[in-house]
Amino acid sequence: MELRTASSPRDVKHYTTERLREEFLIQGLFTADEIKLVYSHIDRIITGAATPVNEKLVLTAGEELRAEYFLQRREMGVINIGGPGKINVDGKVYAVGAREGMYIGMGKREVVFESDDSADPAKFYINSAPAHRTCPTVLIKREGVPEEGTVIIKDENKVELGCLEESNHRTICKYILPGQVESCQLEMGMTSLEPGSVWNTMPCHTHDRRMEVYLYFDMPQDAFVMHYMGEPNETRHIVIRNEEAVISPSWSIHSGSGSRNYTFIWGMVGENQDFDDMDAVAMKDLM
Ligand SMILES: O=C[C@H](O)[C@@H](O)CC(=O)C(=O)O
Ligand SMILES: [Zn+2]
Repeated sequence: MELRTASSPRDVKHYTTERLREEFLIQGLFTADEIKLVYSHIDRIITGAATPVNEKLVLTAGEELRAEYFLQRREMGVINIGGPGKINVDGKVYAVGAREGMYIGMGKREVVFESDDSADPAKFYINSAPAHRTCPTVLIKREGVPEEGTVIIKDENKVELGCLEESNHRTICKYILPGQVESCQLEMGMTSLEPGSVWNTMPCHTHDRRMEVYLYFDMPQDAFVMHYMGEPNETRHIVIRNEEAVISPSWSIHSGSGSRNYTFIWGMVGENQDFDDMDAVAMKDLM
């Protein structure tokens, strides 16, 4: 597990490109037959990925957590951005299709990732945060009929925003949030941009109560997103390629404009779980 510390906005404004990338950009997440994990001191979020191709991959606590098992004092959200796969949680097998997800609650001892077809492997993207109680473990689907252990994302949690004229026509699909999938602090969702739209989270915001991590994907190799961060009057950019993630501190805006449309997963942890608790930044105030 790689460890990253927290950083102050007063320091970050002096960072070079290299230093910014070292601190906030997460590369190489989806490596065949490996589980990659990055532990941040910011709200102690763990960002990671499990990419089982020819092998089953078992999640372990590693040295860093000083725990018996990964979810002993943690909760996690998973979204599969690859082909169909399976997650075995304490002996119960969940079939997790493309763009489907899971919430796995505190106390689950064994989590094993597997792909259905090594020619089209699953790519399980992971966000995990400290937890203090056990919430139900569920499979999360965008469509279908709800059944025991499966939650279907509600229509009210698929929110269409923006317009082509402002190059920000997109749909925010909320996976893990109160009233749909209960958690201690973690919220997760996926935002998809329409062809011709390139801007996410614009107009932008900060939310001092919560930090956020973004995973950008659905881009050809030569495409990129200019991810914007920093205080609203002191912005910086990080060039992000397909399937790379970025850590966004609470004091920072988090927005991006791509060389074409793309999809991203956002995960938030921190003080409250009110999705709309944002401090909007007026367009005229961005610098
Ligand atoms: O606090 C919320 C997060 O920034 C994202 O959900 C915003 C987003 O996906 C978008 O506007 O495109
Ligand atoms: Zn946000």
